[in-house]
Amino acid sequence: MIYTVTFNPCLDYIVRVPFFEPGAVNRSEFEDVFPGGKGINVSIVLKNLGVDNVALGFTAGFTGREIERAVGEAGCKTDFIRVENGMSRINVKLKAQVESEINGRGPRLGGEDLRKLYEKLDVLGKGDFLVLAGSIPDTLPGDVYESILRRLQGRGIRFVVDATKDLLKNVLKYHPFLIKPNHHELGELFGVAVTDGDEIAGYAGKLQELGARNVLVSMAGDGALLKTEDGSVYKSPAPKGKVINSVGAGDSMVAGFLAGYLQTGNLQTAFRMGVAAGSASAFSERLATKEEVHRLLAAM
Ligand SMILES: Nc1ncnc2c1ncn2[C@@H]1O[C@H](COP(=O)(O)OP(=O)(O)O)[C@@H](O)[C@H]1O
Ligand SMILES: O=P(O)(O)OC[C@H]1O[C@](O)(COP(=O)(O)O)[C@@H](O)[C@@H]1O
Repeated sequence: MIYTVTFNPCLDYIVRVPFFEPGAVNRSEFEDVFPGGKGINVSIVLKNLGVDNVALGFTAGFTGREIERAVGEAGCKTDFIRVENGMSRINVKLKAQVESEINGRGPRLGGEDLRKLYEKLDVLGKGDFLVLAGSIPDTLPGDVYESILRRLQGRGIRFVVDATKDLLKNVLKYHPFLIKPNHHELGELFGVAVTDGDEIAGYAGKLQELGARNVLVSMAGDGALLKTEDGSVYKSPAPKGKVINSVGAGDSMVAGFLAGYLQTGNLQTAFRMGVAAGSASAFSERLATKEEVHRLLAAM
């Protein structure tokens, strides 16, 4: 079974204005609200692609109830832990002359909440995948991803981590099956700016030296690169299309990769499916459907 954990789920509030004027009353021409947070997005796209999974994480307040309802409506199994302090965040995605985001802080989580999560994770075993994705609320220790991998190592679970900075770097020694930084996050890990494909493959290799097995680097409209554990490097341009809403494109890529890998056991096929799923979500208002992913895949 695939389990995803979203420490800080949210409602993504997409609002589009023709031109955003700071300090003025702006009127939107389009708005939409849907559940988000990286693990949740992975869960929804996996489900869309026909892969059963369980979404874990923490929810709070009325926004938390809506997240639970909407993720359930998307067909995912959920096993969220309800938290009493505060409310799940509403992340604002403002589409105007430029795109801006305000991601909230989320509820305050404590040691007891973490203990409940560990209890749920203790049932995982051989053959399971665990996806840890997204930021953690600042009330939690910064080594929480590392603590989870340390606790679960040696049980035959394959870990997938989509996180930034130390949250990602510190888990590498536990040999995650897949990590997916974007090229900015990859550069940030080494204090450099990377754009060139060879350079990206080089830094992906450095993450492997630190312990990562397969490194998938996304580059938004410039496509993606995969460096596999056997040393192969695959590159793909992004499929052509009109970008409508790229929120969740990275998460969709992780889901596409996992679905492709589970269906074929082949890393190159998984990579192609990841690219197709990422772009299919970028080309649609919400997260990609199976039909949208397969349409792009057929044209790649
Ligand atoms: N503007 C775009 N045009 C086409 N495909 C895109 C675009 N933005 C994202 N994608 C697809 O989604 C994948 C992940 O996007 P990216 O923005 O790099 O991830 P993240 O959201 O994690 O930063 C890309 O590798 C690409 O396949
Ligand atoms: O946990 P973080 O880093 O604040 O990110 C949360 C945001 O990222 C998203 O999961 C989208 O992520 P991607 O665009 O990277 O796929 C949104 O749904 C959510 O608002």
